Amino acid sequence: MRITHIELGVSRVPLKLPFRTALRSVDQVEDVIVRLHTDSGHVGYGAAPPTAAITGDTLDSIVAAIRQHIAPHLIGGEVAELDQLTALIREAVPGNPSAKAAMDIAVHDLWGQWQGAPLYRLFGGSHPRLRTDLTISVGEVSAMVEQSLHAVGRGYRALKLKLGKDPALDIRRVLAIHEAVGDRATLRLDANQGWSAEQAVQVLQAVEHAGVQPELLEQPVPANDIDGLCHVTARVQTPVVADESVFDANDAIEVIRRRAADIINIKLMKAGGISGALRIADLAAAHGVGCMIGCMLEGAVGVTAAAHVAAARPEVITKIDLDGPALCRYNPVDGGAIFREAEIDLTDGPGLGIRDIRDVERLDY
Ligand SMILES: C[C@H](N)C(=O)N[C@@H](CCC(=O)O)C(=O)O
Ligand SMILES: [Mg+2]
Repeated sequence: MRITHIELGVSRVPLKLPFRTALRSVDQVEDVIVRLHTDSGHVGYGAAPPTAAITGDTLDSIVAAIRQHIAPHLIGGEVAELDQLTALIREAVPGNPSAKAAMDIAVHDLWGQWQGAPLYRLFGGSHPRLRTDLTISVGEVSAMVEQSLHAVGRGYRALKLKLGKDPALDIRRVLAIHEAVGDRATLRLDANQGWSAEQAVQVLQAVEHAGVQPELLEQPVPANDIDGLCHVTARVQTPVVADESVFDANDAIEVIRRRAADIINIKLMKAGGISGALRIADLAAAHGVGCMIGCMLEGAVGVTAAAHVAAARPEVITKIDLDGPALCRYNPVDGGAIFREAEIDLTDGPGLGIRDIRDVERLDY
């Protein structure tokens, strides 16, 4: 099976509620969609959301990186040679992790179809069901409480609270939500780089002293402030998760070596796809460090790929934040993982199991 040509498009899906973090605010999910065509008629799917605030990748930069730098290396490539293809993608151009992720996912999808089995099984996994948390956007305390109660009513047992840049208000947000949901859901806090190290320690100590034990604290300080991350991790009881501080395996080694965080949040869009994500998971496992798998604000193609990675490495990836499709008004993907609120089920479809994607605006290649 050889790759013959590449088709690019854009998928846009409105959100149920605006998505607001300390970094950005958006009303729709936008994904660059990749279709890799082959001489056998099989099509491999990949996707990348432009999340410039985190990865630096924009829609234009993703499309340009694929068109000008990555795609030319893949045309004519043999799908059976997975490692060769993923190395070509990785080495095609520096940076551009989201463009690489979209292509790496599509190549894996084809390889799984060629093997005739779902990716998670090909990578050694056996349990096709995952449970995700749900993100509660940062906002008014009363709105966050109401959305948290609604989420618990829909079956979510973990809530990821987006916090902001106002530590005193953030403490009130956490305490009010804890008061409302009690032990029906664990609370995952994500400051998205919004605090200084001192502020993070103050917020967490205030919350902990009030008798609230969050399940975890994600990225309290700016991505490049590894000293700050070490400072927080050493001073709070709550496990600290490195998200924006860890893109790839090299970043993971640094965080593990310096004990800068207790957990690593793996995202395909930071790691350059499935191969980079598995590399981090295997590295973390070798060092006894646990992982979370997360997503950007993205649709079902990328999140299905991330779900396969999680199902392939359940011993090390124990925390799941794959709520992109649950935040959307509808899912335009036919096939792929089945998203039913907190539950995500992988199917036996080969590769990612995707059959088609509706409403993709075609970009001329
Ligand atoms: C959507 C997911 N739950 C999430 O919060 N992901 C990121 C932010 C992604 C974005 O801004 O698109 C995170 O910080 O964990
Ligand atoms: Mg995060």
